Amino acid sequence: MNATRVRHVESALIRLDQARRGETPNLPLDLFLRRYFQAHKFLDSADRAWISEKTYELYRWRGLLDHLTPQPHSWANRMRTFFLNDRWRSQTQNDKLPHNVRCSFPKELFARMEGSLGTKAAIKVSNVLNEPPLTFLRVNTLKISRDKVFSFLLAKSVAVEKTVSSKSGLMLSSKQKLLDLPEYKLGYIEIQDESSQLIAQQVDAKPGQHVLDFCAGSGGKSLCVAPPMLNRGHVYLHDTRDTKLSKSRRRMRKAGITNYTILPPSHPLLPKLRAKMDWVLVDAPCSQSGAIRRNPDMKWAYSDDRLWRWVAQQREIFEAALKYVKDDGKIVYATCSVLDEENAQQVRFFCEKFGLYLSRPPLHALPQSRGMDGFFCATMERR
Ligand SMILES: C[S@@+](CC[C@H](N)C(=O)[O-])C[C@H]1O[C@@H](n2cnc3c(N)ncnc32)[C@H](O)[C@@H]1O
Repeated sequence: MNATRVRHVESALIRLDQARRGETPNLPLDLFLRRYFQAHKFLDSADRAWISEKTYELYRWRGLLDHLTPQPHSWANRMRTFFLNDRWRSQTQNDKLPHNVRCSFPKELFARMEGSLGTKAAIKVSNVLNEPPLTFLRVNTLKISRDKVFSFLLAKSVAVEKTVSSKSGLMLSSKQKLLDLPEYKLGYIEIQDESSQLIAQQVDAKPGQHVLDFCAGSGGKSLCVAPPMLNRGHVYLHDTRDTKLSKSRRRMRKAGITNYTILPPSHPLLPKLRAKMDWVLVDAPCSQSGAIRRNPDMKWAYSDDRLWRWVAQQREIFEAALKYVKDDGKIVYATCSVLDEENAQQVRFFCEKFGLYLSRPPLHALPQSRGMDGFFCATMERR
């Protein structure tokens, strides 16, 4: 084993803990690692890949490693258990251990998953969430067809498959460097999980219609909603975070989308859009419990208190967003959570409180092994 790489894994883990205890308590692991590698430019791509992989794995298995590691539970001690040999892995099958321990999940989160899915499914889902994630692409159909990109990538010996559920998706079977591909630079493809594509595809906006992406973030869903509108009608992107919205502007432009407007909260156009939208999408902040594979550190930040705060925030956001839906318009509520509290229970609450009904049965996908993340999505309209 390469001692320098091991030292970097430990140093990265310790520095991330320090950063989170300091000014950036919610710093995600992927962003932290990107910055870590920028500050350590001498590490080559093989070093980076190895350090990333091990850092992610240590976060994934932190709970089980703590169970098997003598106190104190420092990263150095956990790493000793992890790297010494592979014996700790056999404990993932030890059914004498509490389920959450062998699945390496915090007790509170596992109990919530059990409450929503039942014990057997909660174990299965936890195990899937402990796998490394795959990369999915979305083809920008305003610029090119999925078939063409598929053939280009195959010709470049990229191991790629077409996604079954999303009409514009591709799945990469192994890690690939995408940022240098001309197809990426030209805005033909973007990285986007299939689950995220399916949420956006629930907004079935036709050319000429008006859509408000109320929690647009950096525009992931709008980028997918807009192409079938063929630049006719309008997509409005709103979010409370300006930094994310600026990123969305760059992405929409690169994608060749022209019928959009960015609306930060104080924008004077916002009040004028009330009751005018054919579609409003609420891609709500949530526990992200269906997407833990991408940031396994998130599971250790979970608490029921945080869950209740998300639930309250989702209700507030939904109520604010609903004001923009026209009488015969539709509102799509989505999360990347597998918890009923954020999904089916919320939809029941929305329907009762606001006199809505489900336009079609909600989509509720659990995370799939070598497949998409878990998500929930419900389309509602007024009675
Ligand atoms: C799940 S993320 C959205 C991701 C985005 N739709 C995408 O596909 O890239 C949730 C977003 O809700 C935003 N948000 C939080 N509170 C909000 C509020 N009161 N009104 C609108 N957006 C809000 C957050 O800033 C965050 O960007």
